[in-house]
Amino acid sequence: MAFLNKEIRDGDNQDLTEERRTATFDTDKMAEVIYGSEKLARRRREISHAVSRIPELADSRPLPFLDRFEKVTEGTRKLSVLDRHLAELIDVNDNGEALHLYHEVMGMEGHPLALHEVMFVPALIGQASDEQYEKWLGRAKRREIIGCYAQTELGHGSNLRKLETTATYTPSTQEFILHTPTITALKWWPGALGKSSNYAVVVADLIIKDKSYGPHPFIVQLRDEKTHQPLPGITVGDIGPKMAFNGGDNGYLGFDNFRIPRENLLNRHSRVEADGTYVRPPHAKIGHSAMIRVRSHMATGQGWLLGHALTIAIRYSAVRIQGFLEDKSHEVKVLDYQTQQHRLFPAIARAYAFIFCGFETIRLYDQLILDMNSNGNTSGMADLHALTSGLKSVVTHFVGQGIEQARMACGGHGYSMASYISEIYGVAIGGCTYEGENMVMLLQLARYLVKSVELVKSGKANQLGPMVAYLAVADHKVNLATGPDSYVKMFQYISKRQSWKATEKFLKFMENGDSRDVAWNKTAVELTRASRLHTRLYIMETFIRRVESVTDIPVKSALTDLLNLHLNYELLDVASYALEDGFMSSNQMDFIKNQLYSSLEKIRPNAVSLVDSFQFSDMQLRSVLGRRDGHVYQNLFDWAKSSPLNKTDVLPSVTQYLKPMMEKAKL
Ligand SMILES: CCCCCCCCCCCCCCCC(=O)SCCNC(=O)CCNC(=O)[C@H](O)C(C)(C)COP(=O)(O)OP(=O)(O)OC[C@H]1O[C@@H](n2cnc3c(N)ncnc32)[C@H](O)[C@@H]1OP(=O)(O)O
Ligand SMILES: Cc1cc2nc3c(=O)[nH]c(=O)nc-3n(C[C@H](O)[C@H](O)[C@H](O)COP(=O)(O)OP(=O)(O)OC[C@H]3O[C@@H](n4cnc5c(N)ncnc54)[C@H](O)[C@@H]3O)c2cc1C
Repeated sequence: MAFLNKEIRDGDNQDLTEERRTATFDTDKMAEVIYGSEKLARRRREISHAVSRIPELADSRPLPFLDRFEKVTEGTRKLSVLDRHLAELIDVNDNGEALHLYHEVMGMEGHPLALHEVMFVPALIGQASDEQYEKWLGRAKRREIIGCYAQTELGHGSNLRKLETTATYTPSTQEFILHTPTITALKWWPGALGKSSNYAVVVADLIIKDKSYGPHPFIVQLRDEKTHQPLPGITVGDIGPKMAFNGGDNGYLGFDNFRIPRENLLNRHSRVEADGTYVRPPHAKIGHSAMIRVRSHMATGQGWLLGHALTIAIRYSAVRIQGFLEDKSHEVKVLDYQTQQHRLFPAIARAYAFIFCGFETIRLYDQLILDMNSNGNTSGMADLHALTSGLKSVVTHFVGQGIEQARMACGGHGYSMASYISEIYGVAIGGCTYEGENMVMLLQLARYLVKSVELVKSGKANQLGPMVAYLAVADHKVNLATGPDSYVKMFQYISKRQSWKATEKFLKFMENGDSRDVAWNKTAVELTRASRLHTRLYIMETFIRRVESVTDIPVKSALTDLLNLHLNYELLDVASYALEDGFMSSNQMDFIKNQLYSSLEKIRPNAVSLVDSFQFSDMQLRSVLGRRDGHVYQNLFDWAKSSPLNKTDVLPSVTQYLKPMMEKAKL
């Protein structure tokens, strides 16, 4: 008999097999929706399979047992093996295939090429001129040189306008002099900077004839290409262990009057002429495009991270038997408890929602770069900046929460590194900070919302972009029983009301004499609330659009259950905004709750198949608890036995310290 969930194999844990048999949809077809195409979903499986046949690509030991030095070495070893097999494993021009291969083999703990691919090459593509492409882009793409993105400093990260590293132009030699004037000006945090990269895109304050022109990107050689020694005038090193990413060498970097030629300012959009004349870019923030790129990709990447944690937690919850329901002679799967479902299923819906809306922002970013590079059209930048600022903040926050719930849903074993959930958590919540601290980025979106409300107030609602058009729409009572659109309308009402209230509050402070910045700060919490609501509304709308576009009926039906859960869960979470002015009734509140609970029951038979559909291989998951075969207890015992502490029965520390203490106590 053919099963819709292809994960079933002879010898797997029976409880998990039983779950897979109840799937109402084909998990291969669901994977096509998750990864955007039949081809990529299929290629992912083929690549994972091909990787599993190359033993050198496997982790040489479970990563949790490695120390930092070993992790960095292991990552670099695998990169070099991968380099030999690259062309046979993937179409190297296909980003989706490459991303999957790296996730599969390199995992998530960091490696020397992480920032090269994610920011260094994209910064060149977005910021370098054609002549600079000629000189560096080919070399970078062939990996003759390895680069990173060095912007953040010890003393400043969020406030880019106050970066202290200077790049002072000297017309006599046509050079920029890079300098680190204070300890706080040291570059600090850039991934792969400490030990791996020999080049960097460095963001420094451009100074011409004593005038500051603000942060600009420069390409800078840091290390000798033959010896890999730092060049004279460069101080560079690793910043030490972190919550996660410990296979990566986030670094520090200082310059002592280090000279680079005039051509090293990335000058597709702004230039310095030989005589020191500055040519402005078409958009003041165009130099930030590498950041917008990462932010555009983050919703999808974070959705996958949440998917990892949920795959582990849901599979385990189907295997973990504890406690009773009706039949007191058989304990039940913990997945049967409503609290367990409520803890995990809304997070599955969010993982899907984040992945879907991430695809939209990636498309918008690609279009922006096309427009900018072909005809200097930067008109999409402000919208995309506002959107991705909100999205990266909301998504990373919820992903962190969702992963933590997944850990707790695994009880004690979730706390063990065998689950790998703590590693996933550490990696994911890095996203709350990198690419713009979440509060700071929510406030960026709030600027856009406040300006939009001001447009409506001044009678210019026709100038609103489609994403904020709802801010001008009149309120109408909503009948939630009519389907997803009514939920959108209710959410629009809530989001609109908060944007208006926050704006009015802000304007009132100014009317009463506060400066714009002080009034802004006094309203900041309300403003961030408006940003979150606006972003959640956008996520909800993209989720609805995506589900509507699915053609496979069983897949669409399973996704509709997830969508309904999402709509009710989200609305319930923000209902107080609409209850406080009576726009939502307590009857509607009860309706939402009842819908939510019945969604949990509907999803229950598909829960395992919904996470199996992410099709993360065991290698990629790196979780003993979440393996496909579900033999949790045997796998955990084998893993524990392989702990280095168990190599001997009596540890030297016991002989040296513990035993003498015990002996002394006997005297
Ligand atoms: C395949 C790939 C997968 C990858 C996916 C997975 C990744 C997994 C790997 C992990 C890898 C980690 C990689 C970490 C790499 C770093 O973390 S790199 C460092 C990142 N650093 C930051 O993000 C710093 C955050 N700070 C900022 O961006 C800026 O300082 C701020 C907060 C936007 C403020 O900038 P500002 O110049 O002071 O601007 P401000 O006065 O606030 O605003 C002026 C105007 O400019 C506008 N503006 C500001 N920025 C922009 C912009 N970018 N665009 C358009 N307009 C803008 C504002 O909207 C505002 O407009 P108006 O309201 O006036 O109309
Ligand atoms: C894993 C990781 C990888 C990284 N990789 C790189 C990299 O490759 N390259 C690179 O250049 N950098 C990198 N960074 C640095 C990162 O981009 C910054 O740490 C980040 O932008 C936050 O800036 P900050 O550290 O200055 O935080 P701060 O701004 O100092 O944040 C501290 C607190 O101040 C608050 N705050 C700050 N400004 C405001 C404001 N205007 N209004 C309200 N509240 C405010 C914040 O909300 C936060 O609560 C990385 C960081 C991490 C954690």
